[in-house]
Amino acid sequence: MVVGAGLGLRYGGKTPKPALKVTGRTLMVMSIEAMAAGGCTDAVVVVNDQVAKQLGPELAALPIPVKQVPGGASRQESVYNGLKAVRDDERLSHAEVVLVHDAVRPMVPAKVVSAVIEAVQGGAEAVAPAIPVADSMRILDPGGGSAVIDRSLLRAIQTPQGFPLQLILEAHEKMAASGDQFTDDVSCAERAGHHVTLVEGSRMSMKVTEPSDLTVAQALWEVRDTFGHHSARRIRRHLGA
Ligand SMILES: Nc1ccn([C@@H]2O[C@H](COP(=O)(O)OP(=O)(O)OP(=O)(O)O)[C@@H](O)[C@H]2O)c(=O)n1
Ligand SMILES: C[C@](O)(CO)[C@H](O)COP(=O)(O)O
Repeated sequence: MVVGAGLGLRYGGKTPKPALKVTGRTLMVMSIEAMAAGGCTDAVVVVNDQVAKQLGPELAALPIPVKQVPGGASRQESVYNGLKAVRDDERLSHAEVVLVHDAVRPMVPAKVVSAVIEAVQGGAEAVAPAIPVADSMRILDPGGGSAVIDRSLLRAIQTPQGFPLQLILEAHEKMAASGDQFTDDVSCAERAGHHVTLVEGSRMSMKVTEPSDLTVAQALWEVRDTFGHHSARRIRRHLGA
């Protein structure tokens, strides 16, 4: 599932973030291709009307089947909408593993996607890619001060996050009933009582949040081979297309 129904307020501008381009291809299409390159067989794309209007024709020409679902007011609500659509789809409801990915992390390497899938297939309940933080870290206190924290214990969490379908569906049902809100899906699963497993993420999986991120993404894309990144050609070969 690729979620792309956000408003992109921190980015600003008229073009919705999933329709922005890195070297000529939209973030949404790159994200779906990245999932396919890592082993996903179907895509559920969660979008708002504006994104659907702009990306409709592109979504019809992808290497894996794509189902479009309307988004919600928060990321969590958008993911829940996507999961309900999977539950209600005769074919997709048989899926064993579901990955939830941000459309705005278009350059995630295939090896990260497949590591998440393999961890779930190996029995993990809730899986997220993670990377160490590079800056020194301090935590703010209510008095206006701050204190150092040991950054070796911290990880920045990325997507795609992977789960057995039934587990994450039930976790989101519980969060919707309780009103608990989280910024990612492993946290929903954890609140529902499940164990979170971290696998190695990648700096290529950066999130396009603010305008300068797109400049960085362009630059990183140019040197993607040095990260062992997939190519569109390899995806087509892999799928026999
Ligand atoms: N209601 C929402 C909010 C977010 N997302 C998606 O969740 C991912 C991560 O969100 P991010 O892009 O950081 O947030 P936005 O809500 O789009 O941006 P902002 O917070 O700046 O408005 C994005 O692919 C975004 O489209 C979504 O599907 N539905
Ligand atoms: C899901 C996520 O990308 C993991 O790092 C992140 O939590 C999304 O944050 P946002 O601020 O809601 O976009």
